[in-house]
Amino acid sequence: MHSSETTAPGTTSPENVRRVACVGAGVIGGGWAAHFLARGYDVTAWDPAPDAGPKLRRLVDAAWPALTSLGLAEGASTDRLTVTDTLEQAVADAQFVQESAPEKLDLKRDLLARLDAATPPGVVTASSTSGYPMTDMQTAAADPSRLVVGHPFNPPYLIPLVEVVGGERTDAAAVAWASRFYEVAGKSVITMDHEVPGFIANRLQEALWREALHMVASGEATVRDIDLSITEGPGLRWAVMGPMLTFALAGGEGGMAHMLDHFGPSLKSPWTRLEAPELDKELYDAVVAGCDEAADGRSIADLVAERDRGVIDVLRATGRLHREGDSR
Ligand SMILES: NC(=O)C1=CN([C@@H]2O[C@H](COP(=O)(O)OP(=O)(O)OC[C@H]3O[C@@H](n4cnc5c(N)ncnc54)[C@H](O)[C@@H]3O)[C@@H](O)[C@H]2O)C=CC1
Ligand SMILES: C[N+](C)(C)CC(=O)CC(=O)[O-]
Repeated sequence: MHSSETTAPGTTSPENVRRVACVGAGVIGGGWAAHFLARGYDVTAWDPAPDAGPKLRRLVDAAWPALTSLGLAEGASTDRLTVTDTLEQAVADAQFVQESAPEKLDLKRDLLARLDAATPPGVVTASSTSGYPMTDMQTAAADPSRLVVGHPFNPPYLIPLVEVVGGERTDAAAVAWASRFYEVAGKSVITMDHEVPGFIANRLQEALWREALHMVASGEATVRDIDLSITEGPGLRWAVMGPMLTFALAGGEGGMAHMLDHFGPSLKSPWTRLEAPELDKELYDAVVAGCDEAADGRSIADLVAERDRGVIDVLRATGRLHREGDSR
């Protein structure tokens, strides 16, 4: 990423943003619009589809009851949504732009260049792309320094995570500005220093999905088996603790170090169709130290109790655990 002290990203500080533009208003753009509206922003939206306006309003209306039950920001209203006739109108007064157009590289390149030309100087534009590196998308823009990736998860108004990363020609300050803005707007942010196709979470999801497709293709598992294996199994724990700390607890009091000594050699067994990394000392130490850091002072016993409470909460919230006194 290119760093410049002269380029001021955003004419407004992340805390003072009031107006956000959503360009592309399908599943994700509509979800973003609902999120920003619920957080009390004015939202302008543009989408070239002839029925885009009514479709977007239906999407926002469908999300609103859930957002209301979670708690709206002061002044939040669906009336603060304006659907414009042109892209230029949507971004003219925007203090942040979220692009959510179809996942086609040429389309994104042209659109980001058009957005750059129409958006006030310094305003940061984030792409919702599921995996294209910004370096490949920013090639046609006159000012690529303010273009970042802000990868959401469906639906963006409920799933907190956004992965933020710039391209080779993005100003590092624009990445920092976008990360801070998303935090202010109520998201959980991972800011990446390196461009990795698919970012972090999609690479993990795709690895799992690839294995699932292998098993379905070869008749080893049904689609139902695949889904049940996650929703009734590891998925319950992953809502509470990620795969690293979850596996650290598989090592009992010995934590991740014992887990690696005990089960590390099984990486070589043909459980996965992906190639396993070499479990050398460097990787071993990085994983053990990373788990210690993530535990942040919590003992194994603390983590076990936290995981158990969390799994019980998830089971209860999804209607799979019955309250005391229930007969079932
Ligand atoms: N669907 C998902 O679960 C997720 C999608 N994404 C990303 O979000 C972006 C949008 O995907 P979806 O909302 O799923 O697609 P979608 O097909 O639901 O919506 C795309 C919208 O873009 C509009 N559009 C077409 N050409 C356009 C242009 N030139 N300029 C602006 N808008 C244009 C379409 O009319 C449509 O309303 C993609 O980059 C995708 O990879 C990211 C996370 C999750
Ligand atoms: C299927 N997908 C690649 C578009 C998924 C995402 O990008 C994130 C999500 O919502 O899971």
